[in-house]
Amino acid sequence: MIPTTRHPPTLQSASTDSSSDPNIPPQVFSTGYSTHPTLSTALLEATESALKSHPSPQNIDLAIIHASSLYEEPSKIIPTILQAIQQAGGNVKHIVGNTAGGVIGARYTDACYPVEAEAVPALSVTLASLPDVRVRTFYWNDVPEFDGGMTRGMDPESWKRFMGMAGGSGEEEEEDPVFMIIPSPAFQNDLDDLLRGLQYAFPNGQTFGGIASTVSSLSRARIFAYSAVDGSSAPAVYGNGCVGVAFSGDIRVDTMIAQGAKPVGGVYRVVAAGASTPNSVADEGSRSTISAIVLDEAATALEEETNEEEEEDELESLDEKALKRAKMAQDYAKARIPKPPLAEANFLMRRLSDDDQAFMRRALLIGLERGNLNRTPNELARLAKGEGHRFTVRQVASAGMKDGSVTFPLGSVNVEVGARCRFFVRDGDFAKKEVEALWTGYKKKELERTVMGGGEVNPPTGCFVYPTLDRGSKLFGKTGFESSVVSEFLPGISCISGFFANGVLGQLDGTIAGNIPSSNENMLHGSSSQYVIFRSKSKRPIYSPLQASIDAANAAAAKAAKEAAELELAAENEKRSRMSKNFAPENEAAPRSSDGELIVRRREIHSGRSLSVSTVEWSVAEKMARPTSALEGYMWEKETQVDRQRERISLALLMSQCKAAMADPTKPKPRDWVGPVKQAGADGKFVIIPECKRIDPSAGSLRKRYDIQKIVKQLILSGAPAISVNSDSVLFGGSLDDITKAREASNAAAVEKSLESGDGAVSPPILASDLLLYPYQLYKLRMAGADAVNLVVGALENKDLLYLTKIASTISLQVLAVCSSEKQISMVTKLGSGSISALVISNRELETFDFDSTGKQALSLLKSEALAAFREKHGSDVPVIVEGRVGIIEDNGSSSGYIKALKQAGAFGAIVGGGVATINDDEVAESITNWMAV
Ligand SMILES: O=C(O)c1ccccc1NCC(=O)[C@H](O)[C@H](O)COP(=O)(O)O
Repeated sequence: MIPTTRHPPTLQSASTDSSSDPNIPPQVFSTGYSTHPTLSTALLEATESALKSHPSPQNIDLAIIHASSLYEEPSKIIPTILQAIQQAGGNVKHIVGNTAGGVIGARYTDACYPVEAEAVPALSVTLASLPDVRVRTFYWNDVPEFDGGMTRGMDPESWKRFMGMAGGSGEEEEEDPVFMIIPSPAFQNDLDDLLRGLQYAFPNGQTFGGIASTVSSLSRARIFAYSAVDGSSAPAVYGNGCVGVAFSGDIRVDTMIAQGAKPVGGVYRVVAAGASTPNSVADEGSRSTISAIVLDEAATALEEETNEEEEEDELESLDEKALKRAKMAQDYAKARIPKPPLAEANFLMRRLSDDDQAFMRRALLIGLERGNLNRTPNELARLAKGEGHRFTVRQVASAGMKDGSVTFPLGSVNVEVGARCRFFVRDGDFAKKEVEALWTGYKKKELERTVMGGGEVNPPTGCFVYPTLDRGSKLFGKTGFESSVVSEFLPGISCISGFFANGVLGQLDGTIAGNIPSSNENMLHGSSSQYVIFRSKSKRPIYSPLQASIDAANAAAAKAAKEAAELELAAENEKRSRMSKNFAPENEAAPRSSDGELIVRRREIHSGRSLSVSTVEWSVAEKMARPTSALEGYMWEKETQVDRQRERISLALLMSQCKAAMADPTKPKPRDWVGPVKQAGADGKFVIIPECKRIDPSAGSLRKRYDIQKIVKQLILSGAPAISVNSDSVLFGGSLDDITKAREASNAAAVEKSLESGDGAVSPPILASDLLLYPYQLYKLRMAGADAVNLVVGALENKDLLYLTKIASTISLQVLAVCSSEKQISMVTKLGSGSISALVISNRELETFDFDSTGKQALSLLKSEALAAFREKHGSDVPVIVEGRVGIIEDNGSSSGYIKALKQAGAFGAIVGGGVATINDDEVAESITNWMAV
């Protein structure tokens, strides 16, 4: 039966520590399990599942396999795992494992969901990548007898040598390694010596592990090991001995053990202790028999007091409480006389519940008090505070029927006269509370470490759980209890695995209760559960499969969005470049008048249609007519576009909306565009007016992402006194909305600037750059929030130029006249003084709509007689600004060189589009400053 377990209610954020260097590889524990009845299929399923939540299968330092003893042919386990990992492109350095009577494994989906599979075919595979950790695997057999030290020549160095852990050949010897031990059941006789020897050789080291087990016959128990390091690469399966793993370096392990035993009766003192047999060496080191105990009244009273406080509410009346106290006093009166422990046990047993009595008849458990304890006498309260256990519980091996003495297994304990002790019974309900109290205490200690350490303790990366075979459903009445507690207390963890063992190994309180190291010896614990929590010592990033899958999904979505945007942009570019190419027929020069000016015709003349005709007639007419230049084609497209807009909102309605907006104080008002520009150039600076445009018909898209608000903000914070925004959608990919957004961004940037400087800051005004042929367009731009517009003079007749400037003035839009020839400058000169706010000299070649990439067009126009005449009529107060490749065209090897030449030729400033769009974001401010300072 595969049990269902409680699922974690919440998921802690065990994400990769973003503050750490992403180049540092994380510590990873991943796990998978299978309950398939066929060994090879189960191994493949479990490995595949473990690999799914592992980011780097190429770097697996250790694989740990626990497989049910019900599977035949355990010798196939290591070769199958090796093959499965290699097939997935991975590599594993060490493998250890064992057979078991029950297996704990987990699958990771959005969290780690553990299962405990008891006495059924099941196996778990755990894969660990441990950067900066030295991992070594061992097989030990025939362990030297531990005699307490030097007497037989086994000093710490000798033990290290025996264990294969001695330094040498230049290797540094580790002082605090962590040992994982998986002995076979046949190794039990050597185990005590090995555990003591390990602790003797490495007093600061730690040990954890469990004895291999089986579902039924112990003779089927196997342990196995493989190492691709140090040349010993043959997989080995053993029926005896012990496999081990030593970890040292960037790894930290917390261990704790739940004893599952409830104290019963009072607290006693040992008054007589001795050797287990009369003939054994009765020195201090071999006393394993308790001959007499006496009630420790003070300790018992304190214990009862604490317990009473907790039980107070459970007892209904004062009478009940008084009765209980009286009965206890009566019981304990007899215990004040020293007695053999068996006699006291018999007496106590009669006062216990039926279940506890039944247990005590089967097994006698005695807990010996550990030294230097804190004062919390109640066992569960101690554990919940993280103070560790008060008593180390041991099962009595034999009892003297004549003298009532009790004896522990030989060599397992050294009973001191005067030591405190208690009787214990196993109890499922208490065991549950103990597990929860232990984990509560652990979390409390972890919190304390965080606070004391002044920072977060590194999150755990994996947890191993080793209950003994008599726990699980037998003790708790249901399967999966312990592993589900782990997942509740460590909700972000990516690996929970383990097996049901024949006994667990290590220190009772591991690193948890560091206050009692003297009695925290390495020992074998029966009927217990061990929890082993891994983490890195350093601030190594923690791999979280959940975070990794979220990151991967986000990255895939971002990549898809980027690709789609790039495709869209490429299509746009292609469309626009095709459009402008189509406008300008190849190999055919555009018609020009005698003064060299392009002859452009308005579309209606050639289509022969009136504005009210149907769309069918429109398209027929447009196809028949072919533009003779890029500008002409562009104009026709623009006319068509405006006609369509007019069909949605008539000119009359638009005008009245515009009038209403002008009267509405809540609506944006036109700002002086040229004022701040002139102000910026007042001290002789060359004024740079950055231009935002999505696409340029001759240069293509200028930016990967066109976030107009972000761009405007950046330009303003870089010192731009005014901004030009291209709103044309035919060739430049712009929109009216870009004007509105740019205005908002300009206001926001001004507020930010003024907050920073403490001075009031003017929000830089917006010039709408577009091909304007009709007053209709002016109204639209005004409504969108434009402060000024440019008129491409080459596209306009004298009367249109006059008309448009007049309409612009009625709605307070300033006008910039864009000229790319002397003739066009002369047209502007004819306008009344004050009709335009600035003259723009352009490098644009209107026939092809390309730029003069030499920049000579603008330089020569600046020096032209037409410009001199313009200045004479309109005065030097009207700034002359250049546009087209400024910031890109170089003179004397630099963009500043060309700008200097423009300045020397009399230009006041320049509108710069591509020049600012194609440099790195962090260089924009510097470039603008440099150009302004030429
Ligand atoms: O010049 C035009 O005919 C024109 C028509 C419609 C919209 C804008 C127009 N002029 C501005 C530009 O062509 C450029 O965007 C501007 O000169 C900036 O050029 P650059 O610095 O080379 O990106």
